Order: sequence, then structure tokens, then C-alpha cells
Amino acid sequence: MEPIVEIQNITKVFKKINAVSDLSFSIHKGDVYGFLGQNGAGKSTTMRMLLGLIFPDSGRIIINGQEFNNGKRHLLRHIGAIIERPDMYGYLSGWDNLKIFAALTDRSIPATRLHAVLEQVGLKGREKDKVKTYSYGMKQRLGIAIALVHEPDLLILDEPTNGLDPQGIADIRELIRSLSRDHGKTVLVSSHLLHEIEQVATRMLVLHKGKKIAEGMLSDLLNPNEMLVQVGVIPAGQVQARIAASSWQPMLVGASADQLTFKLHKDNIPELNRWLVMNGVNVTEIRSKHSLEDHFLSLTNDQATATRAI
Ligand SMILES: Nc1ncnc2c1ncn2[C@@H]1O[C@H](COP(=O)(O)OP(=O)(O)OP(=O)(O)O)[C@@H](O)[C@H]1O
Repeated sequence: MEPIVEIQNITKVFKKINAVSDLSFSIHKGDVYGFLGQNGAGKSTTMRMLLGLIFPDSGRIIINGQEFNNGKRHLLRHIGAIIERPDMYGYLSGWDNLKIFAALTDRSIPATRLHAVLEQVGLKGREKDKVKTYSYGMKQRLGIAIALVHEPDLLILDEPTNGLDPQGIADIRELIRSLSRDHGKTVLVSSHLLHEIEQVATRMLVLHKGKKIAEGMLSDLLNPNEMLVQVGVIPAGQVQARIAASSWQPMLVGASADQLTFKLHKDNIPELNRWLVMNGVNVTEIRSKHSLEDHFLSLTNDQATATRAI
């Protein structure tokens, strides 16, 4: 199946900053594509290129099989986005705001569509209220309704949970899931928090200093063979000497006064525990983490180290 968006080797340089370097990826129908990267990684720059707000210095962007450039702005009708904070008229109702933005699109959008999209974002019943009375989360949902009103093939959300309270974050997360699950939407969502991406995405791309450092199905990137195991020990000092002389040494990735950290397969945890106890170590706790956060951090750190080494 042809991807909705295909990015081929795009590069964007601002003065001397390589905001995006030789980046390629594809988004297919039904994907919730997570775009993960620390601040300044190049996420917004890539999204802005996808929206024709800026153009790449080199490389190609293909939308629904056609190369996108300044002369092909009509291709943008396939995309809906919230990139910066959506500007709305606070003294008008949610309904009127939606109507105004719908009128700005290149097609005539019937009232039934406005109702449907308000329903999709969970604002039905509140559409007559003035936007200035909306919570920040509701404004964000209205922004998503505006982005969806012309029925785009791809919805782009740049850090949609930024600045929301925990309930607002949970609501947006659930909204993204429901847009995908119940309404078959394809979504590109960015975040600097792996935790956020982890909860909504089906595929993920990790961007670091403008470069792709990982891409794939979330389940593959999770790397189940590598658990980070933190062992509380008393005292840690002598233990380290014993570990150094044992087969556990290559798996030891960190040590402090009262904690040792190993990277190993889950199945090895009981064996490690037995070995520590048999060697007279007082184990106070064992915690294993499977969070993609560590994986993400190790990816970005490895990359940073690799870059420094060059
Ligand atoms: N218009 C611009 N002029 C100069 N430099 C820019 C411009 N836009 C972005 N940059 C630089 O390009 C790099 C990538 O920025 P970008 O905004 O794409 O990152 P990001 O991953 O979206 O991070 P953030 O979440 O902080 O926005 C940064 O170093 C940024 O300072």
C-alpha cells in the first residue's frame, strides 16, 4: 500500500545548524506514528516541512504519491495539523470557531460534518459555550476538531500534551487512541517524552540532533531482552570486587554506594539474585525496568557519545 507520506532524505540547515539531516521515513494509513526527540531534535522543523511552512534544502516529500513542493500546495488538503497553539476567537462559541475555520478550507463543509467532528473530539454538548470559558484541554480538542474538519488523511500533532494538566494529558492521549481505533485516522504525533509516545504510538521514530537514530514498531524498539535491573545492596564496595572477578562484570552498567545496576535478560534476574546472596551480599531490593525511556536515553546517549568520538 502506498504511504500517505513518504519523506526521502530531507535535509534542512538553518545558518550553520543542521536542524534535519538526511531524514527518511514513511507514514502508512492507520499508523499512529510517534516522533520522539529531545528539545531541538528537529521534530518541529520536519513537521513544518510537511506542512509547506518551510521547504527542505534537499530531499523529497511525497504526499499520496505526488511530490510536494511550492507549486503543489493543494496536496496540503490531505493533511490537518496543530503545530503552534491554535489561535481561536475566545468570545465566540466553539461551534462558531469551527464554522469559521471550516469556511477557510477549499471545500464546502456541511453542518453534519461539524457535529460529527465535535463528537469525535468529545466536545459535543459544549459547542455553544464561548471558547474563553473552555479549559486548556478543551481548547486543544477544539484545535484538533479544526484540524480534522476537512477530513485529512493525516493528522499532525506537535507536542499536543504540552502545558496540559494530568487529566488534560490523559484526555488527549485517549482522544488520539480513539481517533485511530474508532475513526481510522492516521496520526503523526511528536513528544520529547517517551512515556507519551509509548502510550499512543504504533510506530516510532527517534530523532536526535536532526538525525534518525531508531525507527520501527514500538514492540521491536522495546527490546525485551534488555532489562535494566537495579539491585539495592549493603555494602556495595566489596561486592564490586567480587563482581569484577565474575561473569556478571560485563552486565554491570552502574554502581553507587548502595546500588548496582545491571543490564541483562529478564531470565537472568533470579540467577543474579542467588549469586549475590551466596556471595554474602545483603540484597535490599531488586527492581527491573522495561521502560522504553531507558532505551531512548541509551540510544540518544550512545549517539551523543558516538558523535563526540568522531
Ligand atoms: N527558523 C529557525 N532559524 C534558526 N534555527 C532554527 C529555526 N528553527 C529551528 N531551528 C533550530 O533547528 C534545530 C531543530 O529545532 P526544532 O524546533 O525542529 O526541534 P524540536 O525537536 O521540534 O524541538 P522543540 O521541541 O524544542 O521545538 C534547533 O537547533 C533549533 O534551534
